[in-house]
Amino acid sequence: MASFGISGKRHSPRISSHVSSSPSYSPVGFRLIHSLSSQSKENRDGAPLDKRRRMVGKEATPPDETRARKVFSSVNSDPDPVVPLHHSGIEFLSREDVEKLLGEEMKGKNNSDSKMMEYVEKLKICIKWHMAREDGYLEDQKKQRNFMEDEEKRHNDIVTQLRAKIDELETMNNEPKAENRKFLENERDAQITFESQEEIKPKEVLNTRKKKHKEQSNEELSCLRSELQQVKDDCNKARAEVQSLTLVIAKYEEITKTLDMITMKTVDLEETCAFQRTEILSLQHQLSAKKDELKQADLSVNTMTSKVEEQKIIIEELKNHLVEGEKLLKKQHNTILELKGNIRVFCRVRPIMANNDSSGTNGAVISYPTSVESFGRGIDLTHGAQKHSFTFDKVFSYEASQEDVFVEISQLVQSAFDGYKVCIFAYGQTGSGKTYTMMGNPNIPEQKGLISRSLEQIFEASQSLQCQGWEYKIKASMLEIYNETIRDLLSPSCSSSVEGKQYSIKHDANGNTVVSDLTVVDVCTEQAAQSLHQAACNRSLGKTNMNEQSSRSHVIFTLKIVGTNESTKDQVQGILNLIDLAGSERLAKSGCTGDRLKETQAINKSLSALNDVISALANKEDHVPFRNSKLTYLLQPCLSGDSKILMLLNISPEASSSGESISSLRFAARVNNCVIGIPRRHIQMRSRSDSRPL
Ligand SMILES: Nc1ncnc2c1ncn2[C@@H]1O[C@H](COP(=O)(O)OP(=O)(O)OP(=O)(O)O)[C@@H](O)[C@H]1O
Repeated sequence: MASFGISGKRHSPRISSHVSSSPSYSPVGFRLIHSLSSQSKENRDGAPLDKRRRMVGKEATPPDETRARKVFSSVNSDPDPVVPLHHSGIEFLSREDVEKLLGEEMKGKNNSDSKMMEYVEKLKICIKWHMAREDGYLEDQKKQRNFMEDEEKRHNDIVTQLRAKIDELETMNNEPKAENRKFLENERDAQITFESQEEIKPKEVLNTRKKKHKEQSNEELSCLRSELQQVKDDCNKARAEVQSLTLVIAKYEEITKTLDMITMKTVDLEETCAFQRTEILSLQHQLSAKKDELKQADLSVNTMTSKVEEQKIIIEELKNHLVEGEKLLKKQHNTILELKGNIRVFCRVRPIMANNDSSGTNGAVISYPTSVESFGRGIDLTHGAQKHSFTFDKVFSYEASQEDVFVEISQLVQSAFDGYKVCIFAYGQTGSGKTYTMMGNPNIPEQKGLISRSLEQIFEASQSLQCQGWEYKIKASMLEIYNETIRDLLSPSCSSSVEGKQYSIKHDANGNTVVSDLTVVDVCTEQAAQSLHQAACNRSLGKTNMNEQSSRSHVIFTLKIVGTNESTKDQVQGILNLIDLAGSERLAKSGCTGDRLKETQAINKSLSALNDVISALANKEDHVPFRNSKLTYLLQPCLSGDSKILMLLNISPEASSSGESISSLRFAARVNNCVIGIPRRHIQMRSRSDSRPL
């Protein structure tokens, strides 16, 4: 009977009574704490459960009594004491604090704020959801606990009833024996009395009495057994119920664990929420600081913008002044040229070549005066222990690059583009750098000569004026005068050495030179310039003592530039002659014989003719001997007319060439003093017929 009671630990009501139904809140956000360790009031009051059970057993509640379900008084309805904690200045003492926080509204100004607020709102909803769930769990828990308590009570009642029944049965079981014993004793006593006092009764009566009594006892015993069986069945039933309740408790424990996890997550979320709230605050501070900065920047930008606008207006005015100034400068420049005469002379000294040994030549014979009036324009040549000083429009030392030279000459190229006749010729002894200056090396950009650079400038200028309605046609021809014979360097037959074609030179009424049958090509692109340079390679070359590849002819490259403006009906015609003269050379020094000697004599003759023409012009003689050579005859319109002329005197710096150099310098000085007409710009209305030949 001892194992009949509810003695398993898991079934102890103590377990269920330990689960507190009341959450308590901690201040980091809020935290629900399930007080699994709290004691029931009974336990606190010092009444152990076993004792209670015994007390209930003593009350012996009848088994058929209605199972009244009462709330266990052991449920701890008071929350555990809450210890207030502080976080970010926020205090949570109760669930009301949390609900108050959830009820708070946040305000935001910009996009990132609204995102954060949206996030906070979501967190709040999440917390509310957890709280609602928790309430549900607590309600369930409470119901479970009540149920458990009822069950426990019912079991106690059953146990009490069973015990009472067992006691009763035991009592009943013992009663017949005592009765029988008493009866037998009585019977024995009666028999002794009977035998001793009266006559002995018959034996059958005694046996009948014994049999009757035994039947009565057996009947009562079987009745008791069936009652006992009934109690055992009840007990089994109660055990099954206890088992199912155990399962319910296990389930409840699982739910409690899940609830704990959710609570922890809630705590985490609350912490994140608090952290992000702090972040939002700091971001809001930063934002307002940045806004202030932006305002300041806007102000300064506005100030700067207005200043820039002012500057732009000033710049625009200055630009206009500049354009006006440039125009004035051009005008003054032309006026000066006109006053000076239209011949200008530049002098260029080439560097000492590596193969020229000047060690035995007393060193440098060329020097440059540094005085203010001669700086960049003067050149001193020491010849025969005597220093000869010359001044020209410009003097380039051996350090001057092709670019430096072209910068000074580009104005004249521009003049040709603007409608002037321009003639630039390189003069100097053989090997002094005339071809280098004029042709250069077109394959190396910094060594490109005047012809390539002039073409580039004219192409650029024509393109830049396209937007103003100007359209330019550029035509080129190239010839050489070799041994007083003209060769067409652009003719396809030139390179195939078909000789014998005769070219005649004529001058028309407009002062233009016409060479019969000369090939004229349209120069449209810069690539065309390359082919012109190729044509230059067709010129006659030969080796002299002074130059490995001496040009044995005068080469005249002519560009005719015709610009037409459809809107203004204006037309300009400019001519640019770029002439690379053959090198002057003393016959004795050249060491030439045979054909070379003939070449040199012809060169010298034509150069001498040029010298004579210049002298005549300088002396303002009535007769100028232009017809004495093909060169002077060809250049007649340039030398006597309205052209702008530039003589580029090339000088060899070696002492061994000083004799040639002084002759060249003297000739250049004479040219510099010439006054030949006044340059005139050739501009006309397009409607007028333009019959000017090249
Ligand atoms: N300014 C310079 N810088 C570098 N090299 C130069 C310069 N001037 C001329 N030379 C070089 O000097 C040599 C002679 O020059 P170039 O052929 O141009 O002389 P030239 O006066 O045309 O002679 P020629 O009358 O005999 O034809 C060439 O090798 C050329 O490259």
